[in-house]
Amino acid sequence: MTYLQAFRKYEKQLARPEELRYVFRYGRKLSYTDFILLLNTAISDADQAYLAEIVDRLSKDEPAQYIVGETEFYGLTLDVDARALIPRPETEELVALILAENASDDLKVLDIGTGTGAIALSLAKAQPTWHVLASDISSDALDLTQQNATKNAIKNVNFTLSDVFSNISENYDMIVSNPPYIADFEKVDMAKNVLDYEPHLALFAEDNGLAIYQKLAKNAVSYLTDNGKIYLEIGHLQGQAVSQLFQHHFPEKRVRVLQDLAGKDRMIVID
Ligand SMILES: C[S@@+](CC[C@H](N)C(=O)[O-])C[C@H]1O[C@@H](n2cnc3c(N)ncnc32)[C@H](O)[C@@H]1O
Repeated sequence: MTYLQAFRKYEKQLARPEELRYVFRYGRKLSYTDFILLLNTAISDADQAYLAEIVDRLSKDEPAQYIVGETEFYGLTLDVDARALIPRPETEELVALILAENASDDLKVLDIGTGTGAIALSLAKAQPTWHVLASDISSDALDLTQQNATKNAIKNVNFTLSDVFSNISENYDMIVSNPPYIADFEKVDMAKNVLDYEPHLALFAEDNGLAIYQKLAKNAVSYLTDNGKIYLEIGHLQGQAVSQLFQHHFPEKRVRVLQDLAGKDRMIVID
């Protein structure tokens, strides 16, 4: 049997067949050209066993990125596993927005709920003179953030275990957060590969998904410099609720709701 025949056979069994070639190629570290050259050759016993293992895991709805163990985010390669949320493309849009709007080379930035470190590390990498503090309530997630900082040789970042602001003591020019924002009642509509594998601490928040925004809005003033800014990712139906919340606590500041590439409300800036 050739590789192509094996892929075709297995792909029929999968709900998201395109993930099989992605995981195989990544796992075997094959360039696209090497992969194409392989397709019409006879599959080795080792690769047949490897494909069967991948198919087994994908059919149990395990996310492709967890099987691979890595994902790409804003030019970084990040380790990903069950300790943290798989960073999403929408969050890259938040990073791009922050970098486009903040040219200063001397900023202190706090990332609350850092997970893999996606936001903190991509900002620190793009702006090596910024000082970034990556914080999370989960020590497992924070271990992964540190692992990713080492993996990407990023030095201008520190780490702290903190429940929102509980362990934060300094003032920051920028507070960034992509907190858990899904309400419990939304569970019924969620894909199994998210619900069964990604940490619920990273996904769900009380008060219709608004609980962490409420803590941020109420307390951020004590941790921001005078002209400090807040950048948030939000659920696409939360634009009005979250913007009103922050406008209430920051009556002097401008609150903007911005859309992602799909045209959905996705980011809020308080500046
Ligand atoms: C949606 S994930 C975002 C992860 C990462 N920032 C990203 O954008 O890919 C939310 C993160 O917030 C953390 N978290 C949940 N509750 C928290 C809290 N009360 N204080 C700080 N972090 C919290 C979770 O552990 C998780 O890593």
